[in-house]
Amino acid sequence: TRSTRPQRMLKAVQKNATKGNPESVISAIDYFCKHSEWAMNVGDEKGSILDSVVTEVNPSTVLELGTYCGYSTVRIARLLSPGTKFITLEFNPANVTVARQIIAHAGIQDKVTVVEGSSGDLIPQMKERFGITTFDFIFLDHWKDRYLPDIKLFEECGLLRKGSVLLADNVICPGAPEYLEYVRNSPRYESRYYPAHLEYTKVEDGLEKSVFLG
Ligand SMILES: CCCNc1ncnc2c1ncn2[C@@H]1O[C@H](/C=C/CNC(=O)c2cc(-c3ccc(F)cc3)cc(O)c2O)[C@@H](O)[C@H]1O
Ligand SMILES: [Mg+2]
Repeated sequence: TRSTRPQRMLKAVQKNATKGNPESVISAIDYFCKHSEWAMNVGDEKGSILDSVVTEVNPSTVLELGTYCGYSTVRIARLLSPGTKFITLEFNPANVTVARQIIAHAGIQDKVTVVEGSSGDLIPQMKERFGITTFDFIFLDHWKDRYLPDIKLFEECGLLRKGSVLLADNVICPGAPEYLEYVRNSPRYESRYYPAHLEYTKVEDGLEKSVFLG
C-alpha cells in the first residue's frame, strides 16, 4: 500500500540528514516540505521564534502537545540543558513510530520521552507517571480546538506555576480563537503575539506566548 507523508518525510531524513546532528535533521525536513511535500511542522520561521523562547525560558520541565513527526521536538530538545525533563504527547501510533525514528536519527532520544496517548487522558497523569510537579514551558501544536480545554486542564491539575510559559502555534491559521480570547482576557495570563507566516508559505500565522501569573 502507498506510504504516508510522515513515512516519506522519515525516508528523506534518513537519506539526507547526518545521524546525530539535530540541525541537519531540521534542515532535511524543511527542505522536504519546501521542495517535495508541504507538511504541518512548525517550520523554520516560526521555529526560530520557538528557539528564542525556549532559550529565554531555559526550562527544567517541558511538555509538547502534538508530536506529529518530531520536528519541533528536535528543535526544542537540541536547546535543553542536560537533566531537563521533556515529555511530548502524540495519540496517533503511526506518528509516534515515525517521530521516534526521526528523534533517534537526530541523536536526541535520551532528551525526550514520546508518550502515546491523548492529552486529555495524559495531562492528569503527569504527576504520578512522570514525577512532574509543574511545567516551566509548554508548546501547544495539536488539534486547535483542544488548546482551550487543555490549558484549563493544566490549571485544574496544578501543573502551572507563577512564570510558566505556554507557546501556542497556529493561533491565526488554522486559528484557535477561543484559546486566544481566553489567554488575552484572563487576569491570570500575560499574553503576547509573535507574528510570522504559516510554515513554508506566505499566509499569515503566528505564535501566542502566554505567561501564567499564578
Ligand atoms: C482529542 C485529542 C487532543 N489531544 C491530543 N493528544 C495528543 N496528540 C494529539 C492530540 N490532538 C492531536 N494530536 C496529534 O497532533 C498532531 C495534530 C496536529 C494538528 N495540527 C494542525 O492541524 C495544523 C494544521 C495546519 C494547517 C494550516 C493550513 C492548512 F491549509 C492546513 C493545515 C498547520 C499547523 O501548523 C498545524 O499544527 C497529530 O500528530 C495528531 O495525532
Ligand atoms: Mg502547528
